[in-house]
Amino acid sequence: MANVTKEKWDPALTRLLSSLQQSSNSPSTDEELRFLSNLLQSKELHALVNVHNKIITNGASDKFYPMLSTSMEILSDVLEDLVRVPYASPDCEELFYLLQKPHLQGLLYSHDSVAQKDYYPHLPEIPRDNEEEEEETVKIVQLVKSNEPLAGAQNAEPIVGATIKTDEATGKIVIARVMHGGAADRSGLIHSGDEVVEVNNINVEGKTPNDVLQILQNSEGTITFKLIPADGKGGPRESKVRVRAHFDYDSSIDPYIPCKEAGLDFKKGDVLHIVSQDDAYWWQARREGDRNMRAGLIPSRALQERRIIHDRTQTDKNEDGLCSSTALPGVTCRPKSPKTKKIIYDIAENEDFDREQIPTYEEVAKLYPRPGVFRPIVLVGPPGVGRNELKRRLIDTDPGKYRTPTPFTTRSMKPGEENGKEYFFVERPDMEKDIEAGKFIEYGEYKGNLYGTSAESVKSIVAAGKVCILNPHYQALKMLRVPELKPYVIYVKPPDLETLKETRNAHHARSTFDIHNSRGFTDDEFNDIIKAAGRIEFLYEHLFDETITNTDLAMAFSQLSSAANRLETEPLWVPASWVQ
Ligand SMILES: Nc1ncnc2c1ncn2[C@@H]1O[C@H](COP(=O)(O)OP(=O)(O)OP(=O)(O)O)[C@@H](O)[C@H]1O
Repeated sequence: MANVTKEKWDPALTRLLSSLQQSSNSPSTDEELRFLSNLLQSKELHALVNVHNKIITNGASDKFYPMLSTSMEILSDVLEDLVRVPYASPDCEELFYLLQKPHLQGLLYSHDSVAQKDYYPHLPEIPRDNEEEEEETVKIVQLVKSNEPLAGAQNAEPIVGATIKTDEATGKIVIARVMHGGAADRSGLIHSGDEVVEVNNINVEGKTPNDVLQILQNSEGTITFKLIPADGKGGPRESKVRVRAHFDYDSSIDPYIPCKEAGLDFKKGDVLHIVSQDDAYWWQARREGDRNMRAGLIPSRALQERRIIHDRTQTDKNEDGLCSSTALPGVTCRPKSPKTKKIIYDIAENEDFDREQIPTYEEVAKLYPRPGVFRPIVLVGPPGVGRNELKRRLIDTDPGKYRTPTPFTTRSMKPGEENGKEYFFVERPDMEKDIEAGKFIEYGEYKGNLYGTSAESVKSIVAAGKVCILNPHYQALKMLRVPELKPYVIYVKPPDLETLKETRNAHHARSTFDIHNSRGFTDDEFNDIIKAAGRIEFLYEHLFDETITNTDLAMAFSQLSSAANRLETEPLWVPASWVQ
């Protein structure tokens, strides 16, 4: 006890020291005993033990005990409850506003991190001297073999949640990839790049991945790996990115996926949680809300973009200009029949060949509804499909709540018309100036007069606390789908041609291609609806939040009502940039 006074000495250290002094007949050398004795009496160790004891004592005190560690979950539950309150009091509204403040959410997030002790620092590697560097550290990891069926397994991934390969440079068997949430990942001990030395005491030197797979398949229960850790690993960090997929993916028919069993299939519109983007070509993801913890491989944005560009180039090579049913569904080389229909909101036709965008994944985030602030509902679809009818029916349910923007026109007012009722009547130069300044979400010319809808009129309906519903030309989508307006886009889709004809004829539907709506649809017009639908889907499908197939009018309307209700009550996925 040379260095410290006895009364401050930790009892555990005292006991250790006296048992060390009594173990004179131990096999250790004098030098080792002296080293241990000095260490146990050193000031540094004493200080460390003191700090440790203080933390333990304070940690045990009620004063520092967190009441809960999930305040963020409670916050989101409260937000969801608040949005369901039909007529929120000012207190509720204020609470709703406060709970969405980033600072408050940041505070609660930090609180939960501390309460969950999620704060251990990532210490830098301890520098090792040369002698140690030459030694190879070996780790022994035991995993319980997965119960998943192995039929058809070409790879170790279904067995232990990791894939293996032969390292090209060294010829050794290494861990190629660790799947998020799989057995290897959950162990936290296996990382990509680790060299596999033994599996169940069998040396794998000189063996192929298939040989190792055989060993794994023949093993029962626990599998023991002897591994040499890769340099500079740290394991992939889980990201919080959510994306909406704009294409279908079926890993079983993807010839390039490095491991078919590890693929994650998804459908257009699915929201995916991207857990790792470490690999430039293969991301790891889970389907949002999927309880299956294991992540799967999906093509990265870069890879998918390349594929789409490649496919398009191939298609363009094989096709003659735009007259390609593969390139652009619904467009054929038939000469255009003369149209009798009024064309009011039709911006130049060629503008809709907008194939610049390559829809792969869109980053999304949840938008919570705010009491009294309603997202505009936008109905897009081919002319004649029934958007006006659906809009009119929704407005009829509550004309005080649902409003459609009043269009602007440069034509002169007719007797009986009121400015601001049917139209806002404006002078042509003024309207042209506003069109030039991008203030109109859509506009067009008919019989020498301009007609159009301004973004401002949509905003003013939202600002008045009403639900704006509009059915613009589909080309207006680009102007409408912006953070200031946050529209909910519903695509009104026609049923197949035969059903379209049957339902419309049975209900004596009026053709919107006829200026007076005085007759039914002709066969050519039904065909045009189907073709326009194909074109709209091809160009704009990635911008739709929902699709309503307008077969039976009552059912289509009921789907529209539920969508309107959901918008007011449920948090929904929107482009991430709208939420920041
Ligand atoms: N599901 C349906 N079954 C039968 N008739 C329908 C159905 N949906 C709409 N209609 C009828 O079809 C006709 C055209 O509908 P509507 O005017 O709503 O088309 P629209 O999509 O607004 O067309 P446009 O954009 O050219 O004005 C109307 O007579 C309407 O009542």
